[in-house]
Amino acid sequence: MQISAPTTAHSSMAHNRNPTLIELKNIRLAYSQEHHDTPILDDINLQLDVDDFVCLLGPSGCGKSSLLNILAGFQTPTAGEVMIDSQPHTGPSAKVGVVFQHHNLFPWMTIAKNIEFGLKMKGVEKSERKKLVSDYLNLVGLESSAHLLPYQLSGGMKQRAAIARTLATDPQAILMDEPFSALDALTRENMQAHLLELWQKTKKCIFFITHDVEEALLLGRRILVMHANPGRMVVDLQNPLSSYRQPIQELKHLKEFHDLRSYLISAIRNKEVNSPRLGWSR
Ligand SMILES: Nc1ncnc2c1ncn2[C@@H]1O[C@H](COP(=O)(O)OP(=O)(O)OP(=O)(O)O)[C@@H](O)[C@H]1O
Repeated sequence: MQISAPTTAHSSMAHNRNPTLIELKNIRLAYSQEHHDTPILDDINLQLDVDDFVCLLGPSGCGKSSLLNILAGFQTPTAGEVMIDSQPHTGPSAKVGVVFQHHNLFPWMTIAKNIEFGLKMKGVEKSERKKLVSDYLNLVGLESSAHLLPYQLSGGMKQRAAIARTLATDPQAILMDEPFSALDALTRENMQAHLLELWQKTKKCIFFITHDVEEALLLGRRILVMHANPGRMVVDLQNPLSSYRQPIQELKHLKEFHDLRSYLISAIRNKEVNSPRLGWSR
């Protein structure tokens, strides 16, 4: 079945690309199960720009987290290679920060100490650490919570602290695996606006996994869709809504938002997606 693109959408091939930060070349991943290899990812090729904000959608089990683990250097692909800044990326490195669905803050450390921890590991000197902790607490609006322990914070505040901890170590790319999915609807909306603001200030490359098509449309400059068995990219869409100036929650009222939402839902559900105007398909 073929899915036609909304008329307002346009291909990522058409926009002016900034320099590439991350390149995935012919990535394959298979797991050995019961004496045979199960292919999980099949020939993934992808380039992420230095300031990309990419949202990845796809059905459960299609391999999104596996791909993120490869990007993070936590998982070695069966074939293919990952390049960051034109260098082979073969293990975890300070170039890439990761924010998970659950914040992973150290429960016995204050928020300030949690943010400072990664800087200490990096060997940043004490006075510089203090300044950076203060800067990043400010950036995520947690300056008055510096002395609190994680259990004393709301879910949204904990995720903001986790984001500050990742940003403070100054990675070139931030990988986020459903970071807001455990939050209530209102906190999630606030976090989406906050993350977009952070991205506009820092222009870091963000790779963001979500199950929520609306979240992808509100945040992503670029939206990818994967299919399963084996996991592969079927849509690479330059999100036209990302050039709009109004607050993101207002985008939900636009007809274009609804057209794109329908398109992406169909693209996730259907096996065949073929629209030359929406990037590549296979
Ligand atoms: N360590 C492992 N050994 C064997 N199979 C695995 C392993 N990790 C993941 N898988 C399988 O790989 C496939 C992709 O899993 P992955 O978690 O990457 O998918 P996902 O798209 O992130 O799913 P979800 O959206 O539900 O989080 C699944 O079929 C999963 O069962």
